[in-house]
Amino acid sequence: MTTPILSLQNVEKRFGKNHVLRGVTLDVAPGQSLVVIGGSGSGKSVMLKSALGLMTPDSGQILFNGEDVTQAKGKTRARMRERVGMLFQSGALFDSLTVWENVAFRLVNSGVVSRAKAKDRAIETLSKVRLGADVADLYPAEISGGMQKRVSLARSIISKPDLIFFDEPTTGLDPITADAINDLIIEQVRGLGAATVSITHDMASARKIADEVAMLFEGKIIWRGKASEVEDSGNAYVDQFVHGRAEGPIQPAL
Ligand SMILES: Nc1ncnc2c1ncn2[C@@H]1O[C@H](COP(=O)(O)OP(=O)(O)OP(=O)(O)O)[C@@H](O)[C@H]1O
Repeated sequence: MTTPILSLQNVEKRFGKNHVLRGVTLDVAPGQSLVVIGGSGSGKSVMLKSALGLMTPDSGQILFNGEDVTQAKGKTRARMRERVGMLFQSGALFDSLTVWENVAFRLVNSGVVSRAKAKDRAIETLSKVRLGADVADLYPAEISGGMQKRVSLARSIISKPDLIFFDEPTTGLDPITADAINDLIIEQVRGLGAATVSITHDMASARKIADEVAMLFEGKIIWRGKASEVEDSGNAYVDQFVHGRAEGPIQPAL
């Protein structure tokens, strides 16, 4: 079997009495697109942050390309970050930086590339998400929400990563713009051959971008299957979630 690009093994995380992750085990194969679904507060973001090294699990292991990065700091962590892209929920663009500076943030900060070269790379990457060079010198506040998501997508792919995390990539967008973002994600991810781990509440997006779907409930992955099987999983929890029913084994998070 090929080494997974990402492997979470029995990952646990608690905040005081709140035992959020209770043994999450999950493998992502190179090039695979996995969508993690789960109710509000079920720990999807905590899982993502742990995988990214922004949070340290209390126990369990996280392997990147077979290398244990659970406690990694310094060079090992930096090496992993170079190979990983991330699109945050809110877009998380820096308001005080222009569009191209946001897209090329890591390149500029790494110091290996000149500002002029970084700007060229940013403009080239913006074109991949169908944004023209004319937006490069604008600030995030001067462009629409859909354009901001495209800029965030450009930022997540500029360093040609092997693994990209998408946190709610279509939140806050109208269905047509959301679908256009999904198309861009699929096109760009396929072009790179990157694996992706996405978290979303948007089932239309999940169906479209996922090869496989995994459901997180009460701190564990309780189901995983092909995206085409999600409608007919035979699992009462998945079924309730996918069909958005208030009635069922999952209590609404009120
Ligand atoms: N830094 C933190 N300190 C304390 N508690 C936290 C922290 N981060 C997350 N939590 C708690 O962990 C639980 C899971 O939160 P998380 O944000 O991962 O949920 P989620 O599944 O991503 O939810 P949503 O779909 O609403 O974004 C929540 O109860 C939250 O309050």
